[in-house]
Amino acid sequence: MSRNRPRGPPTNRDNGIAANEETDMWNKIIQEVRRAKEKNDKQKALAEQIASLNEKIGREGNKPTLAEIGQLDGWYRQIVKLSDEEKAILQEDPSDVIKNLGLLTALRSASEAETTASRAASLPKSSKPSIVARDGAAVHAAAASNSALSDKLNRVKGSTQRSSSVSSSGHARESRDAVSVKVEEGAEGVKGTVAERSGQFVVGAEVVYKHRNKQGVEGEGIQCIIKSISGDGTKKRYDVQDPEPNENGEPGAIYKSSASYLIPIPQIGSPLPSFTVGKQVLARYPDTTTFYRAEVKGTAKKETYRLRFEGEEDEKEMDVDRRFVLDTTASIDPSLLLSIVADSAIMAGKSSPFIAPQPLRSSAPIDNFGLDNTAVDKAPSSAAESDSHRISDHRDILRRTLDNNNDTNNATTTPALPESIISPAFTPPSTPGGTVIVPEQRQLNAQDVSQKISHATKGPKLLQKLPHVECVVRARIPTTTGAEMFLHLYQNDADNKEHLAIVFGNHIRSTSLDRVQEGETEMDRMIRGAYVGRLHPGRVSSRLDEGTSSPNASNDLLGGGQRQAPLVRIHSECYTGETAWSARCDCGEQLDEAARLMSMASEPVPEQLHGEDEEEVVVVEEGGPVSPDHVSDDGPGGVIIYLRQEGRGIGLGEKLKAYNLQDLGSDTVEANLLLRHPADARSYGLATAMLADLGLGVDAYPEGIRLLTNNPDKVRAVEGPNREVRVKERVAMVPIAWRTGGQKGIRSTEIEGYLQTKIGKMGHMIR
Ligand SMILES: Nc1nc2c(ncn2[C@@H]2O[C@H](COP(=O)(O)OP(=O)(O)OP(=O)(O)O)[C@@H](O)[C@H]2O)c(=O)[nH]1
Repeated sequence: MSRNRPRGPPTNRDNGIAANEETDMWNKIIQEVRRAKEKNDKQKALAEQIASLNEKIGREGNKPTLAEIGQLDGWYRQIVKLSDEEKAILQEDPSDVIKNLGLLTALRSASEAETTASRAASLPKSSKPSIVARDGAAVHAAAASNSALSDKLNRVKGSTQRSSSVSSSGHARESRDAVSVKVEEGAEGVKGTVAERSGQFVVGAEVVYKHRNKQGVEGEGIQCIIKSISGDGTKKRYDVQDPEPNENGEPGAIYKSSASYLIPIPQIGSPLPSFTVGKQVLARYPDTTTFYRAEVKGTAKKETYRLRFEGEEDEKEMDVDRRFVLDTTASIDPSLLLSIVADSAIMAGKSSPFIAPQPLRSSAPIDNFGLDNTAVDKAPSSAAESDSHRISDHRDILRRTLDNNNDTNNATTTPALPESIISPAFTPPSTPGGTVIVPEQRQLNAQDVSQKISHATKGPKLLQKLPHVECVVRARIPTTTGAEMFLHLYQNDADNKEHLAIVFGNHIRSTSLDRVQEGETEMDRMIRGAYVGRLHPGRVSSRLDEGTSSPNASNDLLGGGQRQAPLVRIHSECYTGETAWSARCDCGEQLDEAARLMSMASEPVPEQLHGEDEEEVVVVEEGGPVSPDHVSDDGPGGVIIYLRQEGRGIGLGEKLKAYNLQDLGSDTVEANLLLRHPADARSYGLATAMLADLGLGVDAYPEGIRLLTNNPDKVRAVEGPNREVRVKERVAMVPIAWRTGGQKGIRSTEIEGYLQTKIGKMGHMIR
């Protein structure tokens, strides 16, 4: 069916300049061929002379004279020289006839294809306006730009690639230095690239081949089929073919394209995206192979959308097969994205050094939860199956959460803690054999429970051995809040980063730091921080602080084990959240809050955050300065293990890329996966080793620590491969905004998504 849409003028690039340049090129080739022929003729003449001389010598008894030999030698030399010269004309720059003939062939092909395209563009839609190339590279229907031939020649000549090009008649052309029509490197669009990574661009797949230059062509792109794929990485190129024969009945044009110019068309039978009324889409105009922008007006039938195409004269609405209605903003099949997420999550799980998330009730004894029973043999029968459950569960949770948020009509600020997030509906029971903690009002049905068990008990992959760590220097840091801490800098044999331990209180000391080093003086020890008490001008002994009555405390780290268990936080570096004021995450707030809790006097800490009742949250003064009066040497102290694992281990640069992907619509997990990183690339063996060095391992401190975290992975992982550290209790870190109903703390739309993803996809328990 045709539409009467005004069209731009045909894109006829065959202007006079181009034609002249082609003619010039041809004339030059002819001249060079003539020169080559002259050389060749001379060789023939010499060959005849040689032949006649040889005959004469034969007639005279095959005894050539010295003069005859010399003559032959000279002629042969001339032939070799002429032959070299002929070869150079034919095969070498500047006259390289063979190459220039190839160039001319490619250009003629381009001209012909473009002429056809121009003709096609002037036809009504119903005449399959499909033979228009607008990507940078073209083979069969190359040269889709409007540039003059000279530009094209430059590009063609500038190419160093060899390739097998396709001639105008569609035959593959193989030759020495086969001409490659240079592929212009457009920026790899995220969408096409995403589809590419998701494996949608395979030979035979249907795609929309987007016009690069919309001038003079119809619509946004045309339907094509991927015929072949070449190159790798960003050099990957697709030969896509218009499935419709051209008006002469010849096979449809082939275009070379990068992923950025392709949009996948869902396969028959695959899940299709759903669009709401008003949504802008890209859709195939009925009875054509051209895709246009359109607006969804409704669902006519189950298998079609009712659309109004952009620019339609009488506001006519048309029914279009759902398969040919595509999202203008996302060119990836959502079901495929989920499957990549699932696959990658499995991959991430495999490479993870810790066990799968375990639900641990905050501020409750860890032993209640049967961590000791966690066993590899409890792993689900199918990791893929369990992950797929998890993905669908998470989608539900997120949907419910978003619904809740929508209800509050408060999209820009951090709302009060939504019910579905406080205690996620997907929270699985604890490790088999342990106590099942399911609040009554959120009881899961049996099927849910079995699903949760299966995905929550993926086998642990713990490190075989802890890395070796050594505290090389320590220094006292008075902080802006008035509290003091000791910053410990560690080296290790696993990486070359300087991981840190921020120690609050005087009782926690590093064994490796305190160890006496050969030949060191007291001054050396004080300079590297291996002293007790405080330094002051004139102090001479590292072991005895004249200002205090306490001798070396290194063997009495926790005051005889009578104190409350120290608080520990394993914190991953976050430049953006801790230094650059980012409201995308809660890392800065968590660091501050951990320091605040650890620098408080020895009151029981968990109750400052939570009542005895699991459901009750006690709001306390948040983030206020800790007065020096509150800094107590007698408190349990605490340690923040500060690991240089920027961006969950992927580094700052990659995290910034992930942020951009997030702004383009991915969540934090998807963004990591799209960048080919695991959802979480961290491990915690260094933290375990550092804690052991600080006297918080089971050997020195069997009572165990209290771990400030919402991440259940950390709880088990930090205990180490052989339970070198014991986590007695998990203390949750509830975002301040949630605790204060949005009065304090971080407020941003980004942090909402960040927290939802942590809960929904990473199994964090923010309570
Ligand atoms: N890749 C990536 N990393 C992020 C992002 N936002 C924050 N991070 C990093 O995440 C790390 C903090 O980890 P989280 O997952 O927030 O929390 P956690 O440490 O697992 O758990 P808690 O102990 O409960 O805080 C830091 O290294 C941050 O730099 C993001 O969008 N993408």
